Parts: sequence; structure tokens; C-alpha cells
Amino acid sequence: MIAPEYALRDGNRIPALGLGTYGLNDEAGVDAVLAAIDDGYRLLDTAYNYGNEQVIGDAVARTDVDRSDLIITTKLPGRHHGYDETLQSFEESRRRLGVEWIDLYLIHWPNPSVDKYVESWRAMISLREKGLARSIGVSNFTEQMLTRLGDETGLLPVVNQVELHPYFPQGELRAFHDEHGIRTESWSPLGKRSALLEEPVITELAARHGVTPAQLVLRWHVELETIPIPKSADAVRRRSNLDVFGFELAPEEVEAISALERGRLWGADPNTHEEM
Ligand SMILES: NC(=O)C1=CN([C@@H]2O[C@H](COP(=O)(O)OP(=O)(O)OC[C@H]3O[C@@H](n4cnc5c(N)ncnc54)[C@H](OP(=O)(O)O)[C@@H]3O)[C@@H](O)[C@H]2O)C=CC1
Ligand SMILES: O=C(O)C(=O)[C@@H](O)[C@H](O)C(=O)CO
Repeated sequence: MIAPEYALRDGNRIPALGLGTYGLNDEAGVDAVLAAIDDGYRLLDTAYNYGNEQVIGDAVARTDVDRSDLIITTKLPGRHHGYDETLQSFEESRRRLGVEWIDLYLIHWPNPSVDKYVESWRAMISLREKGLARSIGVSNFTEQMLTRLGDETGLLPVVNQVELHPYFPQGELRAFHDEHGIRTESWSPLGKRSALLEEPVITELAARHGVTPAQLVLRWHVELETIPIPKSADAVRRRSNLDVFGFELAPEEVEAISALERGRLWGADPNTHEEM
């Protein structure tokens, strides 16, 4: 199963679903990422701070799938904000991944109290101009922060990766993204170890469609046209998480799932959260 793709505003393409890799480490992590690529995952999400870029790089080096068919995402950590620091951090990530280019490079968190994300963004624009980062984006940015990037540099990110699941559907931010050609990626798309997958509306709709609760939630993301990046260390769950393109949800089913809205699960508000 290979996920369909969306076009990004910069002319590049991105799969409609990817693999989260936080917690996939060591040799077991390499095996998991390699098996995921074999099973059809083409979008891989890591970060400097996950400490597993080399794990992703090893899997990419070992697979038979063409490098140009893979979309590798990594992220700039908070402690490396600033123009020169960003260029240096990017080189470290690229070296650990063992790749010529990074497909999607994101600012992991805005850390507004440090107030250097615009400088980092300028460095990322230069990386894109050199072809070292094919697409550039951000993560955990608010509408105000995105607007500031656009106002001060003339270039908006093509992706904003944010917390997004049925408990926190991010309706207003998604509408802003859609208006400005920013693609939404969903982190913790399954609600990471919360009770989401046991919610009656989820289990009942899953039974109606003959799918698992996780497949139902992932299909909800697809209906919203956000890109979920579920993480699983288990091969069977990874395969079923990718297998969500053979059924559809009716608009009222999407609404019923979105009605679970109650807010962020982990309290990580981009206006105050400081990421090192
Ligand atoms: N930009 C950012 O700030 C952030 C980015 N991320 C990214 O998003 C990715 C995904 O988010 P994450 O927080 O891991 O949470 P997810 O919502 O992807 O949930 C992962 C959890 O769900 C379990 N799981 C996976 N598939 C299934 C299934 N089919 N049925 C039941 N349980 C399942 C996993 O267990 P098991 O492994 O045992 O299957 C794991 O415990 C991360 O790996 C990372 O790449 C995450 C947080 C913040
Ligand atoms: O991206 C992730 O998976 C995270 O957990 C982030 O929240 C990030 O690594 C962080 O904020 C650590 O403090």
C-alpha cells in the first residue's frame, strides 16, 4: 500500500500519511523503519532531538526503495535557533542521516521567548535555495507566528506540523493554513496513549466500517486533508495504519468524530512551551 500524495506550494510532493519515529531506536528501530518502507511508507518523520536520525539513515541506506521516492523530514531543535546555529545544526542532521539532501526541514518549536525563529527561517530559506533542503516548514507555529514569518521574510512555510487528533482538531488553524497554501501535518494523530481509541463514537464507527479504531481515526485525518504521522513499533499495527485509503467517511461521521474536541492532550502550548 502506497499513500496518495499532495502537491506542496513549492512544487514538491508529500504523501498523505507518514511514519512517526519518536521512540524507534537502535537496531530494532532500523528494522522497524526498514520494514515500514518495505510496506509502503514513503514519508519518514524524525528530529534532531529524537536522537534517532542515524537509525532513519541506516534504514534509508539499506532499503531497495529509491532515495528520490522517500520524503525524509527532520527538525531543528530549540537550542540551535539563530542563523549560523541553524546552518550548523542542519549539517549535523544531514551527516547523521547520511543523505545528500533533506526533503522537509522544520523548525521544531518556535520558542518565542528566545525570539530567534525568524533568523532560523532566513537560514532555512538559504538551505532551500542551495537545494540542500528541498522543502522548508515549521512545527507548532500559531497563526500569529506564521504571519510574522511571511511579513518579515516574504516566504511562508509549506508545512506546519502541529498537535492534531479528534480531541484537538485545530479547526481555526487549519482554515488559516488552507487560505495560505500551508499543508497541515498531524502529530500524535492517534492521541498517543490517551483513551481516544476507546471512545464509543470511535469504536462504533470503526465497527460500522469494518476497520480498527486507529484506522478510523487516521481516515478522519485523511478526510480533513491533514497528514497524520502515526508511530508504531509493531509491524501489524504499522501496516494497518497505512491501510486507510480503501474506505471513506461521510461528512456527518467526520463531524461526529470532531465533536470529541476538548483541547490539547499534553498542555504543550507553542506560546509558552520551551523546547531545548
Ligand atoms: N513536532 C512535534 O512537536 C511532535 C512530533 N511528533 C511526531 O509525531 C509522531 C506520532 O506521534 P506520537 O506522539 O508518537 O503519537 P501517536 O498518536 O502516533 O501514537 C503512538 C502510540 O500509539 C500506539 N499505536 C500505534 N498504532 C496503533 C494502532 N493501530 N492501534 C493501537 N495503538 C497504536 C503506539 O504503540 P506501538 O508503538 O506499541 O504500536 C504508540 O504508543 C511521533 O513519532 C513524531 O514523529 C510527536 C510529538 C510532537
Ligand atoms: O516532537 C516530539 O516528539 C516531542 O516530544 C516534542 O514535544 C519535542 O521533542 C519536545 O518538546 C521535547 O521537549
